[in-house]
This record gives sequence, structure tokens and C-alpha cells, in this order.
Amino acid sequence: MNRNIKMCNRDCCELKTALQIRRMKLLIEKRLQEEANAKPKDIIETPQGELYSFDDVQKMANFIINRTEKKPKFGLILSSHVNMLADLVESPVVLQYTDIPKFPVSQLRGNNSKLFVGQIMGGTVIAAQGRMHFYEGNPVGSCTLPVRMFKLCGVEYLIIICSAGAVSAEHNVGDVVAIKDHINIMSWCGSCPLVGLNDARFGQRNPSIIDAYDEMLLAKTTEISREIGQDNRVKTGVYVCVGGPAYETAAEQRFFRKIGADVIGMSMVPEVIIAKHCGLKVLGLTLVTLPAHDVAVPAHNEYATLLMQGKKTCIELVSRIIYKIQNNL
Ligand SMILES: O=P(O)(O)O[C@H]1O[C@H](CO)[C@@H](O)[C@H]1O
Ligand code: HPA
Repeated sequence: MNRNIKMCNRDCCELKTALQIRRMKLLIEKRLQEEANAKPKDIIETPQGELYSFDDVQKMANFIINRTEKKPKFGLILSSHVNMLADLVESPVVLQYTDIPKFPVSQLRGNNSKLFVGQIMGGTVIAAQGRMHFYEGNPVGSCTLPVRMFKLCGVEYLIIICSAGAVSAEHNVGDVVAIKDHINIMSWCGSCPLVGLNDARFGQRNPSIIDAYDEMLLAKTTEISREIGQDNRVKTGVYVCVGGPAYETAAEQRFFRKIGADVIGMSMVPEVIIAKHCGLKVLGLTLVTLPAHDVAVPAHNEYATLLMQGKKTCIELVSRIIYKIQNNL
């Protein structure tokens, strides 16, 4: 008897014949093989850029155009801080994200995300309320899907609104920062919405995003801020994009300040990359909701007043920009 073969840790095995032990060994091998076969196969993740095919997005866009009978020229993505901007949309057709075929539903937001299609200051707009964030567990390819959908609906200008903390001491609570450039920490960590095979119908394989923020839209923002007497509260700056959900540490803030960031947030940049890839003209407006670490948070009442003024300024900027572009002013 081969005493090296241990079939179990009970003494009974010692008593079995060589043939019995061989049979048991075969039986165990068979069982192990069955277990291995029953295990789920490795899941090969779809790269972010391929989560929704061109045809999928085209169907979504067709659905919106058929339901609304409007062809929007301006796309808006709203921060939850300026959700009320959707109220500017005149005689809107409101669509739930869940109405749109194949549109991903954020587990966290459920049915709360909506599209408003209608007019603002004479321009036809499509506004997305209820942004999906990467830190909520949404793939970055899903977070940016509205941008491609807007493009296939006919949008030319994308106005992205987000909120952020100040990194630089020059940016204060309630300021509106028109973004002129970004630092994308999320892409450094591999979370870029363009990863995967490139569909040239959306854009080039390696798009340049050096000029992602449209000069003309930035100039109009500065011009309007003067017209409405808010040029001391409307600034330009560099946005650093982190994955979140935890806020940055003090050491990270010092680092981001040193490398040239003015504000920090957890959205917008993946949307900007997809927009630039597919040729949209982008304006990024950021409402500052937290001061830099070395600046005191304003007292409660003052904080609320500053934030309210910032929201009003955002709304004023967006409506006047649409008006100017619509009327070639
Ligand atoms: O950019 P929005 O969507 O306004 O959200 C901002 O607020 C969240 C943090 O409170 C972050 O997601 C940040 O990016
Ligand atoms: O202070 C912040 N840090 C990072 N993201 C943010 N989004 C809003 N405020 C902040």
C-alpha cells in the first residue's frame, strides 16, 4: 500500500487496499475538476470607450429627437448645486434617463436623472440634470455618455457646470471659475473615458485636448461678467480632477497648488475629454463651494449668501452666453 497518498485525515484510509485508494483518488480528482468547471470564468471588462457603441448612442439620440421634435444646439450638464438652471428651459419636454433605450441607470440616483429639452433665450437646449459620478460606482464611460448622446442630437456647444473646492487662496466661496485648463489625476490612474478601441465616427484615436476649453466661450464669459458687474467674482482657473469620494488631504492641496491648480473637483474633466474628442465647443463653469484649506470658511449666513450669489451668476452667465451665440453677438 502506498502510504504517501493521504485521502483524508481519518485513519480509515490506512486500512484501504491500493485499488480502493486509487479509486478514491480518481473520485477526488473528478470532483475537483467539476468544481473548477463550475467556477465563474474570468470577467473580461469592456473598456470604457466601448461601453456604448456608436449605434447604441445613435438610437438614444434618435429617441430624444423623435420624442421632442427639437434639434438642440446647446448641451448643458448641470451640477446639483445649480439644478434650478433647468427652470430656465422654456416649454420643456422632460425625459427620464430611464425612458431612453439602453441608457444606464445609476444605482444611487435611480430614476432621479432627467433631460430637459426646450428653449433658453431663443436657443434650443438639452440639459442633463442628475450627473453620474465615478465615485458613485459608475464606469467613467457611463458618466460621459450624455456628451456623446448630445453630439448625435446635433449639439455644437457644451456648457458644463460643476462645483469644486478652492485650491488657490485667490478663489473664494461663491466665485464662478471659467475653466481654462485642467490636470486630470483620474486619467493618470487609468480612468480615461477614451480607453479601448476607438470609433472614428466619434473622433480621432489620440485627440489633442490642449485647447479643450473654447477661447471664444471663455472670452464671452469674461465679457458678460463685466456687463453684469460680477467681474470681481467670475475668474478663470485650472481644475484638477480627482476620483473622490473622499476630499483631498492638506498635503494633497499643497501639492495641487504647487502644480498649478486653482480648484478641485470630482467631475467635468471626463466629460470635457469626450466632448473635445467628438468636436464640441466646451465651456466649463465651476462654482466654488469650499475655500482652500488655509482660508477660513465664511460664517454660516455669509456662506449661504455667497453661494446664492454664485448660483445666480452661473444662471445669468449661461443664459446670456446662449443669447449672444444664438444672435451672433
Ligand atoms: O461637480 P459636481 O457634480 O457639482 O459635484 C461636486 O460635488 C461633489 C462633492 O461634494 C463632487 O462630485 C464634486 O465634483
Ligand atoms: O473641496 C472639494 N474637493 C474636492 N472636490 C470637491 N467638490 C466640491 N468641493 C470639493
